Amino acid sequence: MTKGNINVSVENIFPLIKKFLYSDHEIFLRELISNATDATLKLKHLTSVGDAKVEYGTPLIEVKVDKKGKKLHIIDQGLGMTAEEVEKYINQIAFSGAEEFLDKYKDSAKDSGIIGHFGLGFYSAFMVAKKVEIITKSYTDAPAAHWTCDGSPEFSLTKSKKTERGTEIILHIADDSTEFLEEARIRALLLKYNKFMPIPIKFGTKEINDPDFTPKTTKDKDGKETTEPHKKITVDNIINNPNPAWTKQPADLKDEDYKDFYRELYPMQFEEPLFNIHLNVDYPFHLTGILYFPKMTNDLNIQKDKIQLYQNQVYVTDNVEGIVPEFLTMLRGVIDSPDIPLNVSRSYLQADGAVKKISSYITRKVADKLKSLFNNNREDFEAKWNDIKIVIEYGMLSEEKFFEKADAFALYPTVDNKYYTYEELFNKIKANQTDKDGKLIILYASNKDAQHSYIDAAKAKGYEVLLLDSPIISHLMQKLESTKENITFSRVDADNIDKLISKDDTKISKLTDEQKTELETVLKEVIPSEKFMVQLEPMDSDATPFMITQPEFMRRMKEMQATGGGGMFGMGNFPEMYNLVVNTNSPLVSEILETKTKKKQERLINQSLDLARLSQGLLKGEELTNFIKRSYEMIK
Ligand SMILES: Nc1ncnc2c1ncn2[C@@H]1O[C@H](COP(=O)(O)OP(=O)(O)OP(=O)(O)O)[C@@H](O)[C@H]1O
Repeated sequence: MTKGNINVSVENIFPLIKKFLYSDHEIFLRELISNATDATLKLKHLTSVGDAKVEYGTPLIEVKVDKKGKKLHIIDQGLGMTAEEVEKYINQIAFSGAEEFLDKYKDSAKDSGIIGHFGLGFYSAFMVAKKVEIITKSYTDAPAAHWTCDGSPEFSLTKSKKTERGTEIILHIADDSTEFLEEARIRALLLKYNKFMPIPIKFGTKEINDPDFTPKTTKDKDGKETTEPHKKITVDNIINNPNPAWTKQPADLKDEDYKDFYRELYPMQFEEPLFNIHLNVDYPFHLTGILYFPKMTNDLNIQKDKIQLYQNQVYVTDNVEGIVPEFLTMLRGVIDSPDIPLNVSRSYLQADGAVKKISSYITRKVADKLKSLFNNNREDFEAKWNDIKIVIEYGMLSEEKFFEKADAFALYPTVDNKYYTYEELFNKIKANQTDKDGKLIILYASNKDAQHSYIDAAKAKGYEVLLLDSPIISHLMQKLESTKENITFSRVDADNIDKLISKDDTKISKLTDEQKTELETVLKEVIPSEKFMVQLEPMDSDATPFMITQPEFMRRMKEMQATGGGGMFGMGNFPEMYNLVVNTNSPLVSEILETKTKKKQERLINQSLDLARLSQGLLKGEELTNFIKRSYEMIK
């Protein structure tokens, strides 16, 4: 028997380990299972190259809870260790590794969520155990060894009778960590961290129907059929899927396999993903993964299931901020890379060269995939547009590279369900929608019903009206206006249509200047000036007499502020202000002017104003009630 001190210089390491990231104690299990996996994979390698003359077989890792004995066992059938190796790897290397790790991060531990994810290794067992035993038998002929340490720097190392190859770690769970003696807790942890690890993990047993047994059906004398119960057998309960889809080649996977894997990842999601992107690079970094585009709502805040980050099939985190470009964090799926440095803080991560490359690779891959989906099946892409546009528009706003690439597949749908790329739209409307100053005016609506009359007026002129309704669209329009030359987006209700796209043909007003001044005075007496700016316009005689518009600039700034960033400071607080466009060529307007009875004139103005408000959805509450009352009186 050997007795000794692990390292006298840091007597206080165990209390430190215990305190270290107290919220992350649970990672001990992942660390120990990772070691067991490594030991098994190392043996696999040694047998495959002929360096270990033993049968590899079909090794398992077993996790056992002994609630009574207050112990947790992790047993592997990997390469094991000799006493000398325990001395070297556990007492020296692992310990100095843990020591170094703690030394480096004890102060900054709380500055980021990611530090606690990796690096503490074997000694993380002491976060939950008051005593740890290692019983290990090397694949070589060396006798088995038994190491015990009670949480002080003292350890003992003796011979053991263990005959099967592999390592058993026994944790004597500390009194403040008894939660780890609950089967349900351990099962949940295994499913969280080890669901896709490459070696099968056994946790208890389960009963299943014996596949070799066919139940017999017999008939009694009355002809009633009875089937005997199915024979049950007990089998190992394997908690993980050692070969998850992302580790396979895309060529070996069918559409259904991707969907099955999505269900495996998100058992609570009942909606199918729209499509997936298989990531697979070897150079200049290693990265595999599958990203899914789920159906998106217009609510940017809803994002329940996140992308999961793995390192060699070991779950690390579902916080991929800094690794995946922000606009893609709305996607779901898995990323697995051994090259992402995880024991560093987030701010460091964002500046890390490898991580930057990973992020731009993912962006490029997503853009390429979208482009090929668009090229290969445009109809299907159009059908999915509404569900994916928010990601694409967000990407165009936040990543310059993506903005450039998206030009080829970003769509601009019209109110009539046609979908144009920017170039197609440009060519389609260039001739008709360029105004007298040579500016191309792109008309859009945000709500087909609410802006119906304005859309109608634009369509009567042969203009195309887009339907742009995502919450960040005002930001995107702003960006497009500054990158594309000489274009302006205008919502159809931003002004009267002849003003929105003003051509050279100036309309002649039926009213003389004198009559106009008189009309203005009459209108201003009735119309509240704090809400409406009266604007006289000579329009077509059959165009609406009264029309309410809201200038594009003001409205857009308010919208941009409401969705964060951009916009002009303070605009959000401006009161709602509308223009009231009065068509001086309308027969009704002439009638208002010619009406001699003051009361009747007032009634006509109010009625027309209310109708204009009604068509903008602005007539509500008491004002709506009064309008209805007045309308009944008029038809009585
Ligand atoms: N189950 C095991 N079977 C065989 N060897 C093991 C086992 N567990 C630990 N070891 C040995 O002990 C060493 C130290 O383990 P530890 O977990 O502290 O560090 P690590 O696995 O090398 O690195 P990491 O910090 O990433 O976990 C391992 O490198 C390995 O040689």
